[in-house]
Amino acid sequence: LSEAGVESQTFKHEVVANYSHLFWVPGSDLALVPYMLLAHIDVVPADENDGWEVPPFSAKEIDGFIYGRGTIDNKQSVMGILQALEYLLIRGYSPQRGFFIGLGHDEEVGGLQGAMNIVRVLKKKGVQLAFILDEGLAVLDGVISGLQGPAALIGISEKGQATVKLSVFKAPGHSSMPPRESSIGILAGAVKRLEDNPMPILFGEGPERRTFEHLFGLPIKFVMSNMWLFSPLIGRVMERSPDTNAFLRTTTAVTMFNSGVKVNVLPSLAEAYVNLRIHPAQTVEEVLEFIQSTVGDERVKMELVNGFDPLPVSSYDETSFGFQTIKKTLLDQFPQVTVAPGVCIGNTDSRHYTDLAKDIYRFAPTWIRPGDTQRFHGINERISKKNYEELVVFYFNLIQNCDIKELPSPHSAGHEL
Ligand SMILES: CC/C=C\C/C=C\C/C=C\C/C=C\C/C=C\C/C=C\CCC(=O)O
Ligand SMILES: N[C@@H](Cc1ccccc1)C(=O)O
Ligand SMILES: [Zn+2]
Ligand SMILES: [Zn+2]
Repeated sequence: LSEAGVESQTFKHEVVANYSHLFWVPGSDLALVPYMLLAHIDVVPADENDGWEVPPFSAKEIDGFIYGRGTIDNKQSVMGILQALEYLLIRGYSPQRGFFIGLGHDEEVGGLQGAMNIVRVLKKKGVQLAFILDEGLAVLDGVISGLQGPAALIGISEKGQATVKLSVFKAPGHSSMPPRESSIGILAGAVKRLEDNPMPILFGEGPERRTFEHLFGLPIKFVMSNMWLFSPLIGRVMERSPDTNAFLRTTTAVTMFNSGVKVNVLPSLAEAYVNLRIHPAQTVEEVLEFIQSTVGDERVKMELVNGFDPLPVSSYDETSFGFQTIKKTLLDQFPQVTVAPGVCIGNTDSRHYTDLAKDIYRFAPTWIRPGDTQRFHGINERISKKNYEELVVFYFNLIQNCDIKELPSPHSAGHEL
């Protein structure tokens, strides 16, 4: 690919913000509204000394698994989409419905260059999209307790986020004459109170309620009228594990803590950063109020570094073109999975695209089994070769299914909406 991009008969490619990629594959039927596939090419750092079984950028294979940073976040989709496109073009395929592919280069630090500039380019062209499919949720196999069989959770929304800086200032001085409380001690107390008092369980107050109705087939009315019974029960089980806890509430993570420069100098400033992932039933404002009252100490100053509310909920009913096309593609390939809408607990580039599409889905058919959730941003990130091939096939089929004008008919019994 040249720096300026590639121009061919079948597709257009341009480099955006120096490192991101935008592809356009025109469709023959101009009446069909295009859609867009997203993925990101950047990764979080990886240090071999953290306990990796192979060098994290070696892509070494062990027992049918490819190990390496990015294998499930998000190279599997980058390569899956591109390889599917390549196979389609080799076969002389030309779509009826046009589509874009956006590959961001700075998702893991917010997408402010890649995603935001791709959006700018598309807006300038006046593009509107039928739907967007980005990274996010996955096929969970044996991960949801009480559920028989694998579940494909399609993210129809994603949690909000707030980064809050807490700081305590005290006059510096000689460590031989310390006050009873230091800036570090005061801040440590505040941080401890935040960890000891998690945000309330809001399970059932947001779209995650639909996840359970779909998965367990409970009649909506029954669950709704018995939420008082189910919610505390499910909540107590789910909050025991960090991955399931993330679906229940706004999570509080203390991620940075800094103070002090010399062993014999009382530190003037102590600072901590708290990263919160906001449940769909809460707002940034409510989260700030909660932190203020939990910290409960006027000496601890609070500053919102940045934040955004939970994202809008995309459609997932029988008339939803994007959701139903993704679902059909999934069920044709994996008839054993139960498909359900879900809330994506991490943030994605797609949150910058809300002006371009009403319906945004966050999903790839990456199979997640017990123990795999720690591999995201963790050690020994891996994907099986079989699953990678399945991803290529999924995108290959999805692109072709988007040419179907009629909505797919409800699938075989057991998979009704
Ligand atoms: C209601 C669901 C109940 C139980 C689910 C249990 C465990 C699921 C755990 C993890 C879900 C799978 C993958 C999502 C993890 C993070 C990825 C989300 C966005 C990626 C953003 C990024 O960092 O690039
Ligand atoms: N994927 C990242 C997105 C992000 C970037 C920068 C800050 C915060 C979040 C995450 O969810 O962690
Ligand atoms: Zn990612
Ligand atoms: Zn990530």
